[in-house]
Amino acid sequence: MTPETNNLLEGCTGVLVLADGTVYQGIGCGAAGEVLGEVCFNTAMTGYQEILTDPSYMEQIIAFTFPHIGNVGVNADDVEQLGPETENAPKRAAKGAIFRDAPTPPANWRSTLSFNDWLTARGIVAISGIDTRALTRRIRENGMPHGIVAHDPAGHFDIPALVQKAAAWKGLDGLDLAVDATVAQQAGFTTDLWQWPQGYTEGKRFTQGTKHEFKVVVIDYGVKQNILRALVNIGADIRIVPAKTSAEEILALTPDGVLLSNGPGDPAATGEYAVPVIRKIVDAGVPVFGICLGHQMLGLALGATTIKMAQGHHGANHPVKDETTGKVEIVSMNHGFAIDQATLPAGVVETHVSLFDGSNCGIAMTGKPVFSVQHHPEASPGPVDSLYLFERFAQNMRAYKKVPA
Ligand SMILES: NC(=O)CC[C@H](N)C(=O)O
Repeated sequence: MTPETNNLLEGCTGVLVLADGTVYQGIGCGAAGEVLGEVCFNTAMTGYQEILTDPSYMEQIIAFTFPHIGNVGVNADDVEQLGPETENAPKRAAKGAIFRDAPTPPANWRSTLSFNDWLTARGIVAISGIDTRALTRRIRENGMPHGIVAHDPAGHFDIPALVQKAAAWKGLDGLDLAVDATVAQQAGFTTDLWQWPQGYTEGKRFTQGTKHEFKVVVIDYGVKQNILRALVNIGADIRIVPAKTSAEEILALTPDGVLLSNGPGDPAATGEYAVPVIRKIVDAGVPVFGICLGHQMLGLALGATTIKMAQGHHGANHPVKDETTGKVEIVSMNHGFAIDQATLPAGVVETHVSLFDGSNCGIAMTGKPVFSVQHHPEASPGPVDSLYLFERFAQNMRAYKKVPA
């Protein structure tokens, strides 16, 4: 079909088509093609490269509410997903992007490539010229729709077929994606948090040869690199294991702590194989720290249930209250599911809540070194108010190591 037969505007090279038949017209950018996914909005003003490479966004299309995206360009350092930039890597992250303005040319000393060229190279189909305020209001009112972003420089779109495809998609409910996001085999990791002026360096314990304070097993459901860097920073020797590793194999590595990572998809679907493993690790008394998907699955393992949220939380400016200290932290968020706090069993307390909507943002077992949070204490992008949680994990591991076996 041509734009004329679809009644599209002259010069329309990109469309966002929602499952209910709504069509937004714009200018295609990034890769040409079409992508289908859940459309969410992200309110972060910086960090678009970290956001678009976060594996937790698999099968999602991100509408950026901040209008000027692209102004710091991109570089090889700010990729959050683990592993080499292989052909498959882009499939393990956000599929598409929606912008108000066309990607801005880069003006930053760290930039090695323009954002638009990077989008194209990664196969991210994107669209600009969209009224992202109207789209965001719509998502706030009606929840995250299923949609397609299509980009064709020639402006040919078969709108009825796109609507049909978007409407036929079953969505993220019941979808296990961690199985696709996880590492294929065990791996190590030795890079420390970013520091001025040297940037990313090897953790000091690796360069100075001093002994690590902790051995941490990371169960990888689609881990972000900055979680691993924050663990290196507290002195952890890290072993990353695939999502389906058995509890026996994990415990045989004699960890001082186990980190349950973030990741894409529905926690209930992932929990089918992850929950029994987490349960055994908890029962063995090993300190556990869960983040985002890992938090949701710890909740499931302890007997709570998870729910799908209407609009979810995606941004870098969310206020969360730590109920154990009374302090409010401004955090990075990316989730569309949450623990239903009404289902928390006895012996599990709510430690953090969202000050936006009161939803659950943290849990802990009473009397056990087991806790988790819904937000992203590793930031990247976003504020680092919650880095203290890695220190809390370190304290739990220190206490655990002192207990005679
Ligand atoms: N960042 C994450 O780990 C996301 C967890 C889960 N996939 C959700 O959308 O809620």
